[in-house]
Amino acid sequence: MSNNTPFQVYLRVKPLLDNSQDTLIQDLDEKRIVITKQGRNNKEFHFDRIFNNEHNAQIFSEILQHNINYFLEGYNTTILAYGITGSGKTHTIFGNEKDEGLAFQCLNYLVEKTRYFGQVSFIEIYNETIRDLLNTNQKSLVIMQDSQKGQCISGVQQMVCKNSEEVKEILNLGNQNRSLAQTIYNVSSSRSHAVIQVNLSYKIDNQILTPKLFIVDLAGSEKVYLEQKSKNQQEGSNINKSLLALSHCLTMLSDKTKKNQHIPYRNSKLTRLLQDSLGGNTKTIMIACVQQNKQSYDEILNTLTYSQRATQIKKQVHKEVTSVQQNQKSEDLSPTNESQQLGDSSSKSIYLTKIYNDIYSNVEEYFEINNSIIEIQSQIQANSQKIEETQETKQEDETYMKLLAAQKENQIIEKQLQIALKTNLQQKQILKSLLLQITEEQQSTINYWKQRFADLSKQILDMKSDQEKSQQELVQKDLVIAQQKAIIESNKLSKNQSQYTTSGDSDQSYPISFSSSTNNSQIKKKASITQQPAEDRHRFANISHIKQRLSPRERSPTSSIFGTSPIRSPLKHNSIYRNLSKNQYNVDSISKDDSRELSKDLSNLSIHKKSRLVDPQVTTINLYGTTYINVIDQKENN
Ligand SMILES: Nc1ncnc2c1ncn2[C@@H]1O[C@H](COP(=O)(O)OP(=O)(O)OP(=O)(O)O)[C@@H](O)[C@H]1O
Repeated sequence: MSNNTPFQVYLRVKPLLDNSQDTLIQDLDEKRIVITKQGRNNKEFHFDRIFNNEHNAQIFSEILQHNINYFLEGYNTTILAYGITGSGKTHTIFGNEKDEGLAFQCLNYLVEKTRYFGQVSFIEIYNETIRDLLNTNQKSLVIMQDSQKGQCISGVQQMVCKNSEEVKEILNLGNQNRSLAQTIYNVSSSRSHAVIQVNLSYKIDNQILTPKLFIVDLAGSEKVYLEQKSKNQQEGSNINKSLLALSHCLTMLSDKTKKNQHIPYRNSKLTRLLQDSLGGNTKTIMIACVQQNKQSYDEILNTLTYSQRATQIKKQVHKEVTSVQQNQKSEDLSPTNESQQLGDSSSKSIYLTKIYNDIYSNVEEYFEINNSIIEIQSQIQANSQKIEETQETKQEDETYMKLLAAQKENQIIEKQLQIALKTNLQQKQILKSLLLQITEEQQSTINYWKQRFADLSKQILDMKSDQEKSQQELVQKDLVIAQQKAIIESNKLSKNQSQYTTSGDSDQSYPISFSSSTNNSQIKKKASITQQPAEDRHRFANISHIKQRLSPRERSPTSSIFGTSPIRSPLKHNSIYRNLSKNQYNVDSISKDDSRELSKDLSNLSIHKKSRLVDPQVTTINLYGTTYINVIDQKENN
């Protein structure tokens, strides 16, 4: 079968690999397919040729071989594999070891057929970025408009194949790099367009022929890309952009009513690269790939509708010829020169076509740039709107509102803090003045009580000295009485001149020493009392001690009242300290209990005395309700 039309559309139906799946194909032959779905009308489509179970080699020989022959004659040729993911596009273009794809079939045929085999490049378009699959060092490639070559990729790696092994090597290298890139960028083959380009350049009859062959494995055409979000949204839109641009270009090319209108090839990298191969001087072969499982009905329907429309594309193609002279020195080209040089009507026609193409290209470029400007302007406008919206949104944004609320709250809190600090300061001052007042009052109270204490102390001292005076007076009187009594007694004794002896009584004598020099200085004798009524002896003893107490003040003031020195002042029992170890008493620090103890001792003493067991070293006397005591140190006494 040989189809020589400039735009050929073929259908390849992928065989059901899993027999358990239901097919949507109602009817299928070499040119006609009918698909069915429950609840919908059957859909019928017609193609130049429909393949189902054929191998790639068969497809090549049936529909591509003669096209490659045309390519060798100088016609630009483009082979597109179109369809949704999994429909068999990659299988069709690259195949496998058992069934080599159409790319290998074409290149291998070129190698076998002619020695004029050209240069091969292998690129991938992903997210509107061109990657060189034969030279991974090249990061991103750019499409340039060359006055001689037309649309071309600047800096792309081009390799020459001399045999089928080298063809395989190139294809394998490209596919390996594609897989590697897909792994690195986490991209599946369905999201990128793989493009093999072959540039031929050969001379026939004073003519240089420069045809281009494109073999393209397109990205999956399903609308799922449109629905992808976030990062994939851009990726999807880019893929969609390329496919939409391709679809748009093909639709315009197929529309007879819109002849000679501007075709927007520049809308995507893919259409720009294929610009010369789609609308211009090119034979285009589209192989639409479809699955036949019922689940993919809608996508398959889209593919069939789209590719059927492409069959309407009608265009005139001619050989891509560049004259030797033109190639050598393009500046010399002018209608006259060119006509003269070419010298025949055919050459004139080629020359005019080229001029027309250049003019058309320039006009096209102008419109495209104009469109781009309009697009950019609308983009700026849209962005401005977005900025405004963003600002509005920002204000409505919950977090922003929270932030504002927090800021307001902060301001209120700061004000409160300032007020609190001020109040605190005022309170501090008030407190300070209050404390000052209190201190002053306290001071005056303290002063008052100090003064009062001083007055009372003075009163007490006065009273004490008064008391001492009166007591001294009383003692003096008692002494006088005692002296008078002693005189009377001595008189009585001397009168009676009698001696007393006692039996059973203690022979202990009481040494009485009258050392006072105040009132009885003349009486200085040592009396030895052996026989005396107990009561009187007791009285005597007491008196003697009183005398000792009232002994001269010249005695050392530091001498202990409990030592050998007699007590300097009369002692009140309630002001006597009891030294338990020495059985002594001290002044000024006796407790009530000691006082009671002392009273008890004193009463015992009187009992002892009655039974003549009285301690001779302890003597007491009771004068005017006050008990006096004297303790004589044994050492001293001895
Ligand atoms: N005609 C066929 N005969 C046998 N197996 C096929 C055929 N077409 C496709 N396949 C198999 O189906 C699977 C998917 O095919 P393929 O990868 O070519 O789909 P695709 O359209 O290129 O998908 P993607 O867009 O994801 O790259 C592969 O395993 C492939 O070998």
